[in-house]
Amino acid sequence: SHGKTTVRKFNSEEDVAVALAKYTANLSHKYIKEKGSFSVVLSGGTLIHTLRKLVETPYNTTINWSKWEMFWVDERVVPLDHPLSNYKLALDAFLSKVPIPRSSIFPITYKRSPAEVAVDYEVRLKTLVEDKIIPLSATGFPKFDLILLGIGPDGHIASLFPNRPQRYEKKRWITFITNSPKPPPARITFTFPVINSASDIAMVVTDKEEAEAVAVGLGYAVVSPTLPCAEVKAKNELTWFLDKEAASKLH
Ligand SMILES: O=C(O)[C@H](O)[C@@H](O)[C@H](O)[C@H](O)COP(=O)(O)O
Repeated sequence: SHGKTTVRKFNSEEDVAVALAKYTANLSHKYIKEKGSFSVVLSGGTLIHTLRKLVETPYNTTINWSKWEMFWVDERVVPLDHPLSNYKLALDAFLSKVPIPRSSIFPITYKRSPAEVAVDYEVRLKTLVEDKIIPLSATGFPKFDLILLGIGPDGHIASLFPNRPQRYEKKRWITFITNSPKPPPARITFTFPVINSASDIAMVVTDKEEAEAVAVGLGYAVVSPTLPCAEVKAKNELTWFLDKEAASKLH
């Protein structure tokens, strides 16, 4: 079972950023009121820049950051202080500017072996489920409150690529890739069963390069097999945040 899909089109990336901050703040208030915490799962890429309004007024003071729990939907297999790390990207632009407790931030820690990193992170998540930090969905996968996704020009989301097998993983929570079409080659990623167990998902696209992938994602064009971005579902609501360029093929 999955929730509704909402498509929100904006004139500019700036307008997307304003709307995305308001949407995220609203969900933060909602989940903290409902369950006392707000689990947020970040992508890398331009998404972190598009989240920039969250660290400005009024959100930097109106959001109850102490109740946030931060995760990553994918990570590059590089040290956490490496310029290509999604953790470093989020730390520099976001985490260093808001008072989320360090004990509530769950980086995908680096090891030389991608397979080991994936196993370790899955164990880490299972421990958080046992400790009742993360709830389980009805189908037995960890249930995050909000996942923020970008889309690549090839229609990938997280590190689940169209022409790679990881997109079809149905049992493991976390898997890895060593031949990613998008550099760097070694990455760790949530699998679709985990992504699609999320309550709310934001698909944030502000670039003309992804216009075709967005058209496939929203059913305006068909390719076979379909693209990973077309297979994202949320339990409560999947909201697409698009600027004019990203939405330019929706006709
Ligand atoms: O680790 C990563 O590279 C990201 O998580 C990746 O999935 C990203 O979200 C898309 O590639 C879109 O990236 P852009 O928004 O920068 O185009």
